[in-house]
Order: sequence, then structure tokens, then C-alpha cells
Amino acid sequence: MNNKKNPAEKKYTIGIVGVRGYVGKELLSLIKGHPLLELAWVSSRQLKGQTINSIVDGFDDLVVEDLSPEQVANKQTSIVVLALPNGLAAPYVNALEACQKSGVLIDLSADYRFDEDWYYSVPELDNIKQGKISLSSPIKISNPGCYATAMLLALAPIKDLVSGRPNCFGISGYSGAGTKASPNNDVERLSKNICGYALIEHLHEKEVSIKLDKPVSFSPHVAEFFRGINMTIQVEFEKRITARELFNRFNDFYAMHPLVVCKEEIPTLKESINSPLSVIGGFSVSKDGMRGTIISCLDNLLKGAASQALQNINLALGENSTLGLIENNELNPLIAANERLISKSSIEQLSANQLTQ
Ligand SMILES: NC(=O)C1=CN([C@@H]2O[C@H](COP(=O)(O)OP(=O)(O)OC[C@H]3O[C@@H](n4cnc5c(N)ncnc54)[C@H](OP(=O)(O)O)[C@@H]3O)[C@@H](O)[C@H]2O)C=CC1
Ligand SMILES: CC(=O)N[C@@H](CCC(=O)OP(=O)(O)O)C(=O)O
Repeated sequence: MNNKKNPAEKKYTIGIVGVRGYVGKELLSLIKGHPLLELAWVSSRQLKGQTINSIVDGFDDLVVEDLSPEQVANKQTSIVVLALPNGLAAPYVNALEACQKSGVLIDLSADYRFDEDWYYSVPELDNIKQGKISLSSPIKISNPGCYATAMLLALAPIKDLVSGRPNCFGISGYSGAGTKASPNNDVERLSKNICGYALIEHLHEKEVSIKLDKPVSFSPHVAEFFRGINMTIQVEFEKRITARELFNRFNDFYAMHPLVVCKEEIPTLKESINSPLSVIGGFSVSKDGMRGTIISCLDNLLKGAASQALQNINLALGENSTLGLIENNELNPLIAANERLISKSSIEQLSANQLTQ
């Protein structure tokens, strides 16, 4: 079934639980720039009664509510986004399943990432088939974790070449730790500092090992900058490879995916933040051709959370995954200026059209 809507048609309604959070706020900005989404309601306990313009401009006088799971389900919204801390989604999911028979439910937390009833989707890797989702039955999407997205995008293209256990060293901005006070968002502690934590068996180590079907080692760190993840990944290869071959493999793998930029140079954090892009590069190989290092950068709040959620919502609605992201110049003027992205975007648009014809 093709659910595509003409932009002139009525929009899909969308509601957010957890709008006060860092990810909730990013979602608001993205929804504002999306041609098919209409914000219907938002929920936060602390912001209850305030107009949404106090968080992000441009939504008239929509007032923030503090909604129980049952009240959320009674709204009968096309798309419900849960942007709550881990461990809190179940009552909302249960209420929605009991009451709402159609639409899209997307959870940003880690609560359903290992649940086979849910789609787990990095859109460039695990495809919710474009244009194949029926809105007459609910679709449940568990959005991948931020570090996990950075690792998966950098390892999927070379999974068959890698021997042993890739070693992933990640540094995140402190927004990764959410708004609730913790050592990982304590700006005094982080000042002029880099702090390692959960150095073994972090949840995202498990997430990547399962989704990639290959064990990885992951050591997270947090630093004093607000947003962004730099993931440096070292791998050993089954057989000799050159840096050029490695780069070509990534470039070919993501040729149809405008939000993944592959470059030979070493990417830096600033190239990905405030944008829905993942930037992968560095592609360095040892003289014997048996070891390599790659760097994968993204914005934890966007490609690691909110813009990836929007990509998944787009796919569930039968739209091009980049709808409302590439056109949204406010997000990153670099995107508009990047001819390669624009041409990749038209390729993806073409293939999406072919799929839904
Ligand atoms: N930050 C990041 O980089 C990423 C986060 N995620 C995941 O996305 C989700 C949201 O993250 P983030 O925005 O950073 O989190 P925040 O801590 O910034 O925000 C959490 C939101 O949930 C609400 N909330 C907190 N406790 C409760 C509760 N007991 N009942 C109802 N609402 C509650 C808060 O609002 P209020 O207290 O006003 O109700 C707030 O709106 C998390 O699951 C996180 O793991 C995923 C990828 C990246
Ligand atoms: C700096 C920091 O504390 N980061 C968080 C990752 C946030 C996140 O994305 O976690 P989920 O996607 O699994 O919800 C952490 O390491 O737990």
C-alpha cells in the first residue's frame, strides 16, 4: 500500500511525550520544518500549562499538557513519540495498544530495542520497507541509540572484512546524559576534562553486537561540549586491504543515502553537529594492510535520536526517509550547499518513487 500524501492533503497528527527533554526539543524543531506533520499535543510534567512557544518558536499557542498513558491513547493521534528516560515507556505502550488500532508509535529509549515485535531501524541499514506500511494497523519502531548508530554505520559496510572484535572508543557531548542531573552532565566535573564511564558492557556494546551480529568492544567517554559523538573504531582485517579500497567500499555502500557522508579526510565533530548527517572518514590502513582505523561522527540529539526518528517516521508513512530533513536549511546550511548531497537525494527520491509505484 502506498500511503504517500500530497503536501496539500491533510497532515498526519503527531504528539510527543517527554517534550521538555533534549530530544523532545529537537523533535519540535524538526516537526516545524516537516511538510506532512502537524503537532497535535505535547506532554511534560514540569512544563504543564506553558505555551509551546516557550520551548521552540512557531507553534502558535499550543499548551503543554501533563498526560497520563490513558490520556495519550485517547488522543487518537497518527504518530506518538515517546522521548522519556529508559524504563518508562511500557505504560504508554500498553495503553496505546489497548486503545489505538492504527498509526505509528516510536520509542526513543532503549526499552524495546531487543523486542522482536518492534522494528529496530537505522534507516540506511535496516529497512522499514518504503511505502509498505499500512496505517490500518499500528507500527512500533524502536529508535536506535546514539553511540550505537555511530558504530553500526561505521561497521556495517565492512562486517564481512573484519576479523576479531572491533574496538570502538566513543566521546559524547554531555547532552547524551539527558537533563536529569548526573556525573555525566555535571559541567563543573566535565570542565577541561574527559571522563570515561561504563568501560565494559555498556548497553550500546550489547546493542551493536546483537544488531551487527558480531561482537564489538565499546568504551564510552563524556566531555564538556554539549552535543556530538566522535567514535574512533579500530579493526583488524581478514585479508589485506588498502585505504583507497576501504574508502571506496563505504562510498559505494552509502551511495544512495544522502545523510551518510563518507570522506577520505579525518572528520571532526563540528562537521556533523546541528545536522542530521553521519560523517564517516579517516580510513587509515597499516602498512601491512591488515589493520584499519575509521572515525564516525554524528549529532547524538539528531542522527543519534530525533532526526533518525523522523527518518523512521517518514519510512513508516511511505515517504522518502529524508523528507523534511534535507530541505530544512535551518538545520544546517551546509546541507543545502552540498551538491553531492543534493544529487544523492535525487537518486534516493528516484528509487523511493520506483519502490512505491
Ligand atoms: N540525549 C541523547 O543524546 C539521546 C537520548 N536518547 C534517549 O531518548 C530519551 C530522551 O532523552 P533526553 O531527551 O536526553 O532525556 P531528558 O532527560 O532530557 O528528558 C526526559 C523527558 O522525560 C520526561 N520525564 C522524565 N521522567 C519522567 C517520568 N517519570 N514520567 C514522565 N515523564 C518523565 C521529562 O519531562 P518532565 O520531567 O517535565 O515530565 C523530559 O521531558 C531517553 O530514553 C534517552 O535515553 C536516545 C539517543 C540519544
Ligand atoms: C553521555 C551519556 O551518558 N550518554 C548516554 C547515552 C544516551 C543514549 O543515547 O542512550 P540510549 O540511546 O540507550 O537511550 C549513556 O551512555 O547512557
